[in-house]
Amino acid sequence: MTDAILTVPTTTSPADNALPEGWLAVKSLDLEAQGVAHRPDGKVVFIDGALPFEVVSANIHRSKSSFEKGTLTQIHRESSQRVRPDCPHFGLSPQSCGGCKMQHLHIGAQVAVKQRVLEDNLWHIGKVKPGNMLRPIEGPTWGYRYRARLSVRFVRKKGEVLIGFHERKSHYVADIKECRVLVPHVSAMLLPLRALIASMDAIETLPQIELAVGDMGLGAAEVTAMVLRHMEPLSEADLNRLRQFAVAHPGVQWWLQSKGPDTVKRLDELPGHETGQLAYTLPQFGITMPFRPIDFTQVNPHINRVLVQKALALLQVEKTERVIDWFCGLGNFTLPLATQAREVLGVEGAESLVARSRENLTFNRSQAQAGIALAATEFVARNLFEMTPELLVGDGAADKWLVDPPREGAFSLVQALAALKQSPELRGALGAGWTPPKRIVYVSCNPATLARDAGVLVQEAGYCCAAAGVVNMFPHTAHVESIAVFELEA
Ligand SMILES: C[S@@+](CC[C@H](N)C(=O)[O-])C[C@H]1O[C@@H](n2cnc3c(N)ncnc32)[C@H](O)[C@@H]1O
Ligand code: SF4
Repeated sequence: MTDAILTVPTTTSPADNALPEGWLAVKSLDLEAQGVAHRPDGKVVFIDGALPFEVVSANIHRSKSSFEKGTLTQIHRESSQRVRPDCPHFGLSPQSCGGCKMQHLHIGAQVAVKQRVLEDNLWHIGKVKPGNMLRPIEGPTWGYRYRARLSVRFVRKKGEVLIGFHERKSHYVADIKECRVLVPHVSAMLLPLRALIASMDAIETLPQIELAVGDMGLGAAEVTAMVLRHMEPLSEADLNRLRQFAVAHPGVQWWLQSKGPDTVKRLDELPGHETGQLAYTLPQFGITMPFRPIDFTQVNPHINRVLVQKALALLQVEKTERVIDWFCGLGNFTLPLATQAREVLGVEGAESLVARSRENLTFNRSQAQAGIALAATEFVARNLFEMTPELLVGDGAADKWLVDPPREGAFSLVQALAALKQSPELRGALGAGWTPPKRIVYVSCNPATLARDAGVLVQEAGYCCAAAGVVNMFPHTAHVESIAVFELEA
């Protein structure tokens, strides 16, 4: 927080029209963590740094006919939910780190804001009201990020290398020396990484490090894979600097990326300092998932374990049932589903992930613990943004669906389902035996597209939204992850 903020807690709540000139009563928080207030004439004011129930003054830097934007300068009445940010790089100045938006708000209130956003989106976009709000899925609030894409920049004027997220108000790299949301051992590596890059011949042509940490390396303790993007070939001296860094930081393995994702390849390791295979585990299902560092995996493995368990519990899979896992990635839900269902189909757009999911199925079959058997499981590659009723029938009827799309949602999938549900003629023409799933669990990283798709399921496809809730996958950020359950109405 900036020193400019004067905090004068009060216990009474002055009526808005009795506020002194220029003071603003904050009513709510938007997803960018801007407090939302109204001028006496109704004009909306978005205030960076202000919290609901606070009365504040703001420095307005943008004024349009219908809204204004500003930054908090004084707090006249403070919210009881305001907390001291943990990270020294969080703040209101334009140079602060832009990675977190809500560190000044109590974690419970952050979850409440996200739940409100979910409910508002479902209602305003989809006209859907869940039968039941699920208890939020929560996990560790710090040190939860097991993967991140860090920008790297040599700032000649400062003679310094910066590694981190973008600044709050620009695309410059923020000058961070630690990060409270990254896994602690990676946060502790930020300064050594800066020194490493500063020592390299290629100092000016290394734009990014993408890192992924396994929660259990196969054959080693904890593997931290770092993918170094390089615009020019690296000198032998630079390759040796990377190898030496890995020796000094056990568990670190380097991968190099010269162009697109297909060019990512592992840098050899020095003899005696080998690391294992990057992997994460889902112990409740006896599943281990090896992965490559730029494969899609959930950033927060603690929450992921709870999420997978919760999603499967909500789906209520039985041993006799066939399940389809749409947007299955490397099989994060598919393989756990295969421990419970009769048959599972995983569908995914990226060929590389389909290949990985098949390898992971084989690997888990070979390693299966006593008492765990994996059902008949298949994976196919398909662009699910171009789903049709014909393709849907071609995939066969399933008792249950798990849907976990990217931010864009699963519009053409739910539209194809609605078209089939509405038209017995179409069903008859395409495949008489096809029936819609009885239950759908939808995991979403964007409440707006979830709400749109929920609208189609409820208004057009004959489902009710039995329950919905938030998953606090990314504490302190504005990101809203959620889960919703749809049941086919009789
Ligand atoms: C939110 S991730 C979920 C992955 C997986 N369920 C998991 O938990 O790891 C969304 C997945 O959708 C895939 N995807 C993105 N666009 C797609 C498309 N047009 N068709 C099919 N899959 C797509 C991505 O490759 C990614 O694996
Ligand atoms: S992303 Fe990390 S460095 Fe940036 S504000 Fe959040 S905790 Fe601090």
